Amino acid sequence: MNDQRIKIFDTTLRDGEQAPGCSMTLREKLRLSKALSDLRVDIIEAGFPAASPGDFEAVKAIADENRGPTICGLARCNPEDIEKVHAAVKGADNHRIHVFVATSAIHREHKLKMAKEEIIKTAVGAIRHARELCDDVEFSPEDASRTELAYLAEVVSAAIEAGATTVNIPDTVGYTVPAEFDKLFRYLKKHVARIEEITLSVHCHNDLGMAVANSLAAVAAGARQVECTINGIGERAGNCSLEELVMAVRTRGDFFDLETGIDTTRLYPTSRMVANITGMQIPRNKAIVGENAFAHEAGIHQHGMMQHASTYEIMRPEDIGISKSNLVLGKHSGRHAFRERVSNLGFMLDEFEMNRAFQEFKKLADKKKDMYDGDIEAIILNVDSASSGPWTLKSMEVQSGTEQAARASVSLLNEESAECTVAATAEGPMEAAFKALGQATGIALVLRKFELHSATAGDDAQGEVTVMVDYNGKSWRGHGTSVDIVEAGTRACLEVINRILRRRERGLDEEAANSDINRASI
Ligand SMILES: CC(=O)SCCNC(=O)CCNC(=O)[C@H](O)C(C)(C)COP(=O)(O)OP(=O)(O)OC[C@H]1O[C@@H](n2cnc3c(N)ncnc32)[C@H](O)[C@@H]1OP(=O)(O)O
Ligand SMILES: CC(C)C(=O)C(=O)O
Ligand SMILES: [Mg+2]
Repeated sequence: MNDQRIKIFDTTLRDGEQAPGCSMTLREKLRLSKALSDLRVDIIEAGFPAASPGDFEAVKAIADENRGPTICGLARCNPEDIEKVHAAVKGADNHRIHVFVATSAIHREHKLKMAKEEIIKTAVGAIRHARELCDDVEFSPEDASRTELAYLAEVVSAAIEAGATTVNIPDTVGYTVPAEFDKLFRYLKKHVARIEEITLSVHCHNDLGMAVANSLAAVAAGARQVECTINGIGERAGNCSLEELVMAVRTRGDFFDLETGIDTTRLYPTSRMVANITGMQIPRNKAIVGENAFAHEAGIHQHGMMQHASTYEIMRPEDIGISKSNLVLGKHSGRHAFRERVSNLGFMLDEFEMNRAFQEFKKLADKKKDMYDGDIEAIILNVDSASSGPWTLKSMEVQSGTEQAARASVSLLNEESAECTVAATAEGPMEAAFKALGQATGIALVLRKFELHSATAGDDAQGEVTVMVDYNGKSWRGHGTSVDIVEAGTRACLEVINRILRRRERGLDEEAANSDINRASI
């Protein structure tokens, strides 16, 4: 491997899983390990086999699938843990045993109650034992960043002498800062004999929000393996985020002059998978993979973006696996973006109509947080978006239970106030309601995505449902609100049906797809 290549050591399945609320089942771990292989990480730390029989089984199953990356397991410095790791990972062609022991004064005195010499002896014994079982052995002096520098160098030298092939320097409690970490790595490189014979690694936590910055400082000072997790999940505030680290190295290639082997187009789908499995939602403003990372609402930015994306984006969304940037219309948007959206929706307005529509749009945007294509269409067509027909929902009834198919009966009123009631059955109540709507209106939508947000708090909270549906090969997004989520979903679908029918009535291209639907799915 050339000296410019950084190995990506993914520990989502070990350190990531250690975070409260992030436990994964064996099936989930297997699914994720496949995604990590597709992402082309170099090493997967699959778990801590001594933690539980389930963790042992998961590490073994991942190793036995043997998909390409090196499979690693973590062990304390004792023979039982080490042998368990070996038994779990040995099925993989490339496998690694990772042993650790804390070295800082705080951990030595308060946790382990061991003297400095005892720690070195324990580490050396464990590394030698692991090397008898495996050629690839990593050693981590836990809490390295709070360890006395000279003593840390002594520990690292002893680890190399004992046979460690990778030495990892953890900032276990996210305490260090970039300039200090840079010094630490340069100190080790200067004072540890034979350090150039091993891979020097870094493992940072995010307690002060500097995990990525500290990892990059270590890389700039000579580390060639970075330990990180998808979405930065991990103990407390998390670990160094894999997607941020990888994209920083790639985007600032001019500065770092380094590379990783990651297929960056798999970053977004893998991030979604981790959020989905763990239930740890990604904040909207999260770097690289957050919903706003490639979204622009401000008119000046949108105007710049429409002429050249590089004005306000330093990465291409396609390189991360996101289909395209998102120009979100809102109260900060300007005429350029509005005109483009109107045209994408298939409308041709003269200057007078455009001015009227834009003024109406600004007035509505002042009152409404999210502006959707349905709102813009309603402004252009001069109708009230919430209640515009041709169909309105008069009432609905739903029956469902664990032992029976669900049944939904939907009563709609058309513009002449004639009533149409249709009932349908399906596995779930939502599906039954969609079926009934399709039969009543003649527009059968295919549901792709159903998102529920609580719009208000309390026992009578309003549920706001957003549906993404397909019709005639195009995608549409609709919204509905109610205290009953099935009713909210039905209203969301009816909104789309009404838009399709209104466009049809006015001879507009009903196939113009919603332009705000552009995210890649898993
Ligand atoms: C910074 C990190 O992320 S370190 C990794 C953290 N990960 C985990 O802890 C994985 C999940 N852990 C577990 O399932 C359990 O803690 C187990 C199975 C590993 C151990 O459980 P128990 O035997 O009940 O011990 P417990 O967790 O209460 O205490 C830790 C013990 O390990 C010892 N220990 C801690 N680190 C090390 C080490 N690196 N090498 C050897 N012993 C260690 C402690 O001194 C303590 O020993 P004691 O039982 O003799 O007092
Ligand atoms: C086990 C080590 C590498 C660790 O997770 C830490 O110190 O944070
Ligand atoms: Mg850690």
